[in-house]
Amino acid sequence: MITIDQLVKRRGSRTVLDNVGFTARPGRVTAFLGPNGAGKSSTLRILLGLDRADDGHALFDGRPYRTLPDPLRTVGSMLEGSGAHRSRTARNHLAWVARSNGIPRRRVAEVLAEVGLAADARVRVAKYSLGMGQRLGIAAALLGEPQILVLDEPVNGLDPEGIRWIRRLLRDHADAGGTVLLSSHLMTEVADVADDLVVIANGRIVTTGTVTEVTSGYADLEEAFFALTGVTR
Ligand SMILES: Nc1ncnc2c1ncn2[C@@H]1O[C@H](COP(=O)(O)OP(=O)(O)OP(=O)(O)O)[C@@H](O)[C@H]1O
Repeated sequence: MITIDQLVKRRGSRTVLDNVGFTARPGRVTAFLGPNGAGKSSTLRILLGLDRADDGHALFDGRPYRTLPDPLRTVGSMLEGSGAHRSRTARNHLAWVARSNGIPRRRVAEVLAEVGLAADARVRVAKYSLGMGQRLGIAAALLGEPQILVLDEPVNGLDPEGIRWIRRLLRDHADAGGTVLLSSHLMTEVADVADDLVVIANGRIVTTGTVTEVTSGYADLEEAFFALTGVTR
C-alpha cells in the first residue's frame, strides 16, 4: 500500500505540490494522471526518497522509502528511463544493480527474458531505442521481485506491441496481489489498464476514483481529462 498524505513541495516562491494526498492499494493498478508540469514526477521523486518534501508524508506500508530495510525487494521503480550508463550493456547494468542489492544473479536472465531483451542483452545501452530503454528500466524494477511497482511514464516510447505488453505485465502484477502506481499524461493511455485514477493539475489533486467514477458524465476519456485538468484544446 502506498500512502501519500498532505505532501507540500515548494520551489522558490512556487508551490509545486499543494497538499497532495492519495493511496494506491494492493491488487489495483493506480494511474497518476496529469498534464506536463502538473507535479507527477515531483510526487514520485519524494515517494522514492530522491527529493524531500516541505511537508507531508509519502509511505510504503507505513514507512518512508529511505527506511525500507531491503528497498529493491519491496519497491521496484522507474523514473526517466533506464538509468543505465550508455557504455554498459543491459546485462552488465542489471548484474551491477543485482550485486549491489544482494539479489541473486539468476534474476538478471529472468528479467531480461520477461521484458523481451534477452537477444539484446549484450548490446550497449547507447544503441538502444527509447522503447528498449524503457524495457530495461522495467527489468531493473522487477529484479528484486517487489510487491510494489512505481513507474513514471512507463508507456513512453513503446510501440503498440510494447504498450500491450506493459499493460499485461502491470495487470498481472496487480492480479497477483501487487500494488502498481504509474504516471501518465494521457488518459487514453491508462484507461484500459487502470483500476483507479488520481488526477493532478497545477500541483493539486483534482479527483480520485475508479476509471468509471472519474470519467462518467463526459463524452469520452479525453473530454474528461481536459475538463478535470483545465487544459484547453
Ligand atoms: N528541479 C526543479 N527546479 C525547479 N522547478 C522544478 C524542478 N522540477 C520540477 N519543477 C517544476 O515543478 C512543477 C512540477 O513538475 P513535475 O516534473 O513534477 O511535473 P510532471 O507532472 O511530472 O510533468 P511531466 O509530465 O512534464 O513530467 C513544474 O512546474 C516544474 O517546472
